[in-house]
Amino acid sequence: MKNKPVLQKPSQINRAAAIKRPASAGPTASAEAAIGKIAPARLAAFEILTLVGEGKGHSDELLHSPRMEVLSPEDRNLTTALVMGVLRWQIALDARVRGLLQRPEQRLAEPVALALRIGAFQLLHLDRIPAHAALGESVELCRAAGQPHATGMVNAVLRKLAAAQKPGQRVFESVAAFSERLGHPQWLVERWVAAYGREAALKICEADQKEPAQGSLFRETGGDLPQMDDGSRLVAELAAVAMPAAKTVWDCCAAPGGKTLILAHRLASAEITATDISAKRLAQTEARFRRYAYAERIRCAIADATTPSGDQTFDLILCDVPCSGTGTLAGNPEIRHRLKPEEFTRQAARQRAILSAALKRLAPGGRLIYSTCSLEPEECERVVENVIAGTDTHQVQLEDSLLKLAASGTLKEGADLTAAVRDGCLRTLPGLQNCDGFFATVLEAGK
Ligand SMILES: C[S@@+](CC[C@H](N)C(=O)[O-])C[C@H]1O[C@@H](n2cnc3c(N)ncnc32)[C@H](O)[C@@H]1O
Repeated sequence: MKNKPVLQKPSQINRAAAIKRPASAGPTASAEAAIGKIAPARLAAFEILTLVGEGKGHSDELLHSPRMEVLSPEDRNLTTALVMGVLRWQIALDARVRGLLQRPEQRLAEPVALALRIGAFQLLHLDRIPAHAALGESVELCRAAGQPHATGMVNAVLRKLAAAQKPGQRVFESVAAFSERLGHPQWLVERWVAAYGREAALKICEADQKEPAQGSLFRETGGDLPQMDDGSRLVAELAAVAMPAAKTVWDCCAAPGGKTLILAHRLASAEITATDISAKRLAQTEARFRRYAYAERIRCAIADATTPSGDQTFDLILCDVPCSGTGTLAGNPEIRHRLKPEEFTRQAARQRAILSAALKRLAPGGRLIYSTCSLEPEECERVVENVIAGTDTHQVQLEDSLLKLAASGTLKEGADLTAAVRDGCLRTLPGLQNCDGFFATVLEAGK
């Protein structure tokens, strides 16, 4: 923490992006001096969180952008911990801070709220950061951002927080209380309580506040298999086992390509077509594929899955549709802050369009896997029910496929997915299964 602050060099301070000073903020000297007192990791975290808050980037991209290259490995680690931690705990941190304000209803300027969040997160969640560093540098962040008038308040609030007792034992906690304690919007958690019950919703929230789960489901990992979440891999393994003799396969929403790689690895004699609507994401996917010899059989093309060109049909289609991503909040903490309840209706309309168009390309007797990383029934079961109603496509129960994965040794011995099957579909829940929340179902076309 005592390293010379790399971002202090004027050429490397992205003031336009983060340390914005309103014209009314007075002479620049105190802001310049404040920047010099802030450790590079905190300055970088402040900058990245500002951009995320303004909707100008995703945490994952920004944490892997060139701005991070000027930092030492230790500073990069601390920056990542601060960014991901603040995004995961923002709702709970804001609630704690609000309770310590003289006027809890007052609206804080965004840079002030952010300096408070960064300080509060370190005080409450990072054991190895001395309180004086967390507190003092939050005050300097506030000053550096052109908010010198708020430094006294930031100092006072964080002092009170540092001195506060830890919350007492909980006898019973309402959904509202655990949503706030675990940094989730209450409206979202209430949806999960309705769909999966209170205990499951609590476990999901707890899992979302930790680093993404390390894989524990599969016997074979690493080597020439892609790195991916176990839930995501399980969907691809289920797709492969659903039609092992498939000669033609279409992955219609393929980027970043993790599931396509599993399909190519498992279906050694299939011709695989991977398409995506995003040219940028597909280019990154193709670059990824070049690292795997068995991916040579994958043909990539940009295509909108709602209006695919040509008239080719496929034995097997993977329809891993774009979705709200509510099953992936551990790795994508900011989703919870951006999401609005009306989003699910918009997502479901797009998902129905993709699934209907993809089903038209299924060969007679062919199989299609529809999957999402959403926990919301509107994007999962409801989409499938709606699209296949009145057609000769039917759902295939997943239990047999799971047994095949166990019998072939793909799953680790003892891996128990009994609780991850609901009504014949896969439904993993963070905290209940050791992976992200995925939904998947197998559909079979009439013959
Ligand atoms: C959930 S991601 C797919 C993840 C991928 N299957 C994997 O496992 O790595 C959804 C993808 O769908 C793409 N997409 C969104 N709308 C699309 C459309 N209309 N047609 C094709 N792809 C689309 C997005 O660009 C995104 O890459």
